Amino acid sequence: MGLPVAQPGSVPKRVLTIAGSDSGGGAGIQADMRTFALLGVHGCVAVTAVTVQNSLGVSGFEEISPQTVAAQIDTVAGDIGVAAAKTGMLASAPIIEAIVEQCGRSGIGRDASVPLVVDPVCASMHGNQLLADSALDTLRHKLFPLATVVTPNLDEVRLITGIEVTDADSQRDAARALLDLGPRWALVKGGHLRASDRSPDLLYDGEHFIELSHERIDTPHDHGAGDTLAAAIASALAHESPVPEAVGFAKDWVTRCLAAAYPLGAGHGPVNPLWRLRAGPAD
Ligand SMILES: Nc1ncnc2c1ncn2[C@@H]1O[C@H](COP(=O)(O)OP(=O)(O)OP(=O)(O)O)[C@@H](O)[C@H]1O
Ligand SMILES: Cc1ncc(COP(=O)(O)O)c(N)n1
Repeated sequence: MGLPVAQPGSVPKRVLTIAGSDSGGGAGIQADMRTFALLGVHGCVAVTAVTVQNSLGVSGFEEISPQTVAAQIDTVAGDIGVAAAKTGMLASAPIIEAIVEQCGRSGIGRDASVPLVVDPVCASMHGNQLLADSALDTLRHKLFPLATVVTPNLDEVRLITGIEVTDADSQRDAARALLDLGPRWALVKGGHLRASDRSPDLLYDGEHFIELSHERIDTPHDHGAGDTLAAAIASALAHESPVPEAVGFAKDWVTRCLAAAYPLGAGHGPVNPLWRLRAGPAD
């Protein structure tokens, strides 16, 4: 399993993550950079916030100024160049506004040359808030229309659309409501449907519903699963995979990372892209 790896002497694809830092190393930009590296793309970073976080939760965070967030995107896109981008924790409405304006200037977004994956992180898995309530409208009406694909979990779906997903029908309703906000594709992740023995995600483009369902891995160590999925989607898009193939690839990737997850600290350990190092080149 993998994407084409740049041969010695050639330059790997570059992928930009616009997200928060996780001091515990399990989620946020640290998770994104691990997946980028293990998938053979070069990761670039626009940090939005620095969280104080461990396996038990997020005890605080400090935001980066909107100007500095935009400047990071500008300086990377203008010089290094990126083939895909993704967003994670964005913290506030002014930061989202700065990102939307800069992405427009840098050619990043659904109708531009660089695809954008929007993972609308609202809270950590421990329930700690990572996006201000006052930023929800900006997320919905300014960032979503720029997205090639949005990847909310079920809590984020409820906050963004008001729809409580409990089964396949409500998951379809949620996908339609998300599409109405303007992204090219919506992926409604089913990782939080814990009663199921599957982990069913639903991808929708306004015409076709594509179900991506894998067996549920029985582990409490799923910190960073959402970031890892979105980072893998962006990596595949950078290689010009069509969205359904990119999401299918990423779903396989995150499932294997969940199966290899390890405990850290007294709480939830991280999903583990490092399984790839053990697999060898022919896998
Ligand atoms: N226990 C599990 N077994 C298999 N797949 C899972 C499991 N939990 C989550 N997934 C998958 O991992 C991806 C991330 O899903 P999830 O719904 O947990 O997102 P998330 O809440 O944003 O992730 P996280 O908060 O853990 O970073 C989805 O593809 C989902 O189906
Ligand atoms: C900086 C940052 N970004 C994203 C998450 C979400 O990940 P999770 O839902 O696994 O806590 C997080 N906890 N911290």
